[in-house]
Formats: sequence, C-alpha cells, structure tokens
Amino acid sequence: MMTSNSLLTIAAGPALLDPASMRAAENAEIGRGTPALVLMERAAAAAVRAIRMFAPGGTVLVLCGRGNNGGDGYGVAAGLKVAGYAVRVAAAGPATSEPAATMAARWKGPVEPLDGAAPAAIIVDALFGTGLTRPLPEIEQAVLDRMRGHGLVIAIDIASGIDAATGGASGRPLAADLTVAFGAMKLGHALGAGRALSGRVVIADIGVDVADARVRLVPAPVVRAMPAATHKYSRGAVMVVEGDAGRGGAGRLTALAALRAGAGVVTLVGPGNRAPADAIMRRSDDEGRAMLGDARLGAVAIGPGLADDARGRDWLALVLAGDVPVVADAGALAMLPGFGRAPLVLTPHEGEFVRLFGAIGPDRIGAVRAAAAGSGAVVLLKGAETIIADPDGRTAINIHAAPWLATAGSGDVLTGIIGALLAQGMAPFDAARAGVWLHGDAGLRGGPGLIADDIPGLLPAVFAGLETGR
Ligand SMILES: NC(=O)C1=CN([C@@H]2O[C@H](COP(=O)(O)OP(=O)(O)OC[C@H]3O[C@@H](n4cnc5c(N)ncnc54)[C@H](O)[C@@H]3O)[C@@H](O)[C@H]2O)[C@@H](O)CC1
Ligand SMILES: [K+]
Repeated sequence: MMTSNSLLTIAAGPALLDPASMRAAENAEIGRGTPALVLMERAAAAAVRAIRMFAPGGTVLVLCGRGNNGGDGYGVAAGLKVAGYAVRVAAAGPATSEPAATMAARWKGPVEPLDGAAPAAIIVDALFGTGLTRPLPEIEQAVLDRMRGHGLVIAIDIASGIDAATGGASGRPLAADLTVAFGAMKLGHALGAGRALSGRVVIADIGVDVADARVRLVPAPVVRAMPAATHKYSRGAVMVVEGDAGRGGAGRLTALAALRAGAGVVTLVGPGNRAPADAIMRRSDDEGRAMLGDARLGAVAIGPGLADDARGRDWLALVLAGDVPVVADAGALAMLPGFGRAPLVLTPHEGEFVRLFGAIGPDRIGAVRAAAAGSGAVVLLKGAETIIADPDGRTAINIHAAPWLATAGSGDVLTGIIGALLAQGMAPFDAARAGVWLHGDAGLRGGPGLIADDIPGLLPAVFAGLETGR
C-alpha cells in the first residue's frame, strides 16, 4: 500500500517538562546518589559558562530569591566573580531551603536588599524558578520593574513570574535576553508569554535523565538523499478530494502544496474532471473512487473546500473505511462521522477542535492528548503553538512558525504538506510534526505580506535550508 521512500526523517526532539516531572527527574538522580547540592553546583557552573559566552565581562547584579532558584543565583555570583566580573548580589532575604542556604553561605561578598538595588550591565534573574506557585510578590515585582531596559537580562532556569507548567505570566516578568534552562526546557519556555519572555534558551545538562519525556519540541526534520532510481510513484501518490465548484481553490492549494512537499504525483478529484492545466492531475469522483483500490496510492487529503453535503459525507465515509492514510481538515472535520480504519491525521484549529472534542480549558496539551487517545487519530491543534498528539501519548509542540501564517488558505497548504509526507510512508505522528515544521519554516521565510498561495513556492527554499543549514 504505502511506499516507504520518505524524503524526510524526524527525531523525537528536545524534552519539554512540567515542573513536577522535572522534580521527579531530579529526585531520581538524587536517588542514584548525586546530592542536590551537586546538581545545584552543576547548574550554577553551566549558567556561568553560558553567561561568559553570551556576555564576556562587565558589571553584574544577581537578584536572588529565597528558594533554590536563588541558590543557583549565589553560585552564579561566585562563579562570575572568579571569572573576573564585578559582581553584586541583592536578595529577597535569607535562603530558606537546602541546598540554597549552603550555596548562599559560599558567597562571601555583601548582600543588598532588593529594594534600592541599582541595575548593572548584566542582570541575572534568580528570584523564582520552577517553584513559583503564587503571584510575584510586590518587592520582587518592583525590582524587576526597576531593572527593565537597563541591562542584558539572563534568566536562571526561567524568567521569574513565568509559570513553568503553562507559560502564563504572573505580574510583569522581566524579558530575558538569555535563559539558561537546567536539565531540559520546561513547557513554560515554549508556551504563551513564557515563549516571548525567555529570549534565547540554552539547555544546560546537569546530569538529569529526561529521556522518558512524553512532551517534546518539534525539531527540524532531516532531508534524506533520494536514490537515483526514484520514480514518481515511489515518491508518494496523494489524492486530494476537491471541494465543489466555486470552492475548488482550496483543494488546488492543497494539491500544489503536496507536490512541492515532495509527492511524486498528486491527483485532484472532483466533479469537474477538467483538463489538466499544470502538474496536478485531475479526475472525476468516479475515477477517484476507482483510484482508492490502486496499491500505489499513498495518502488521501480531504476537507479543504469540502461542503457538508451528501457528496462530502460519502467521500469521507469511504476514505475513513479504507486503509490508505488520511489527513482530514476543514470541511471534513465539520462532518466527521466517527473514526474508521484508516491511519488518520486531524488538523483542526481551535473552533473545529471544540466542535469535535469539546471545550479546551486551561490544559491545552491535556485536551489534545485526550482527543488523540479517544479518537485513535493523530490530532494536530493549530495555533501560535501547534500541539500534536499521537494516540499512544507522545506529544509535540511546534514553535518554529511565524504569525504571517495566520492567513486564509494557510491550513489548506498544511494539509497538502502532511498528505505528501504520509504518502511517502512517514508515520502519521512524524508526518504531522515534520509537516508543521516545514509550513512554519516557509512562514518564517515568507515574512510580512505572505499569502497562502506563496507557501508552496517557498518549500524548495525550506528543503534547501535543511540541507545547507541556512
Ligand atoms: N531540585 C533540584 O535538584 C535543582 C533545582 N534547581 C533550581 O531550583 C529551582 C526550583 O527551586 P524551588 O523549588 O526552591 O523554587 P523557586 O526557587 O522557584 O521558588 C522559591 C520558593 O518560593 C515559594 N514561592 C512560590 N511562589 C511564591 C511567591 N509568589 N511568593 C513567595 N514565595 C513563593 C515556593 O515555596 C518555592 O519553594 C529551579 O527552577 C532551579 O533553578 C537547580 O539548582 C538544579 C537542581
Ligand atoms: K529565574
């Protein structure tokens, strides 16, 4: 049925942890015999290395909280002082926990109160990390406000005030130029306000094992060399079920995107059976139904421009009952009859998701995971941060994208890209992840003024970029 000649491969991607899983991973390492103080020493040393690379030399103000994030801060202060920086420390009060208190005792210099501390060229924010559970207190908020606009800001683990589980901001966190994240990225670096306020994120390995993480960032796919003996069917055959007359533009965009994403042959199936005007093949509904029995067919893309009527419903029921992988979007989502045999990728935006699966609530990731587990389909919730879940629980978040992609027809293009990757034999979860990354990269390359029609034409540059690293 499927060819197995995918142009791309895609790795699992960097782990994205919530604070509870991070603590569990740290506790596991402590259980294996590494003292918490050693983890903190590693964290501080890694932060010092990152700061020396990012900002070699200068005056430093380290803002220390009373918890372990503050403990990291004292270690950073000591390390930067040894490295020749002029370091001052301001603290909210004595450290209340271990190993932070031990680390604080190693800082032999003066400690200023937070209120009144003057900014420096380099401001190290070690007030709160993953332990923040309440709104930022007034004194901490005031010092962050006073620092704003005055120096290069380095956040220790995460900008103080960002909820590491959700990326939500309490109060007004200070935007970081660089965040040194310990052990792994946290969800709060990738989501919501946290994504914008984290700046560049460097992951510091502190010897904590995060290999089991179920939620990961979508990484850049890798382009494989095509064998010379490739022919068009071995590169994947996609059938796009077109909308009705007057709505055909959406299907055409999907088909074009599938071709540009590397499918060898793309057939647009619809009532018209018009003469081909370009590289896209055109067939009638009857001919299309016959194609479903062709072993060379690799994937079906259905939904863009599709009307909620008898024709649309018949097509949807037919393809879901087959065993050719299906990507369903737009019109198909509005009339999904249930879930059939076919490996399936659903690509709803928020409104479509809510109609299909119910309200989302504050836990967007949990909602997408539940939708995938309940439906047996890979579910891809489109948005500024696209969330993709496999029925087996693997979950990915894509932040490699640009706001210019929020434009009419952009989703039709994504459907075509995913269709092409499915047709090449990529597993549905991988096709969805790689597809959304390619789409996002095209958006970044397109910039302001981008329209959906431009996206397929940007894909050759996206692939070239993957091969050359540019
Ligand atoms: N656990 C470990 O093994 C490691 C932890 N590390 C650091 O430890 C941090 C987490 O430390 P903590 O759990 O101590 O938490 P934080 O230092 O993030 O927060 C400090 C404490 O303040 C309290 N708190 C929360 N919100 C508050 C608010 N709004 N007002 C007043 N108090 C509030 C909490 O009880 C929390 O324990 C990480 O972000 C990381 O920087 C690193 O040293 C690496 C190793
Ligand atoms: K911090």
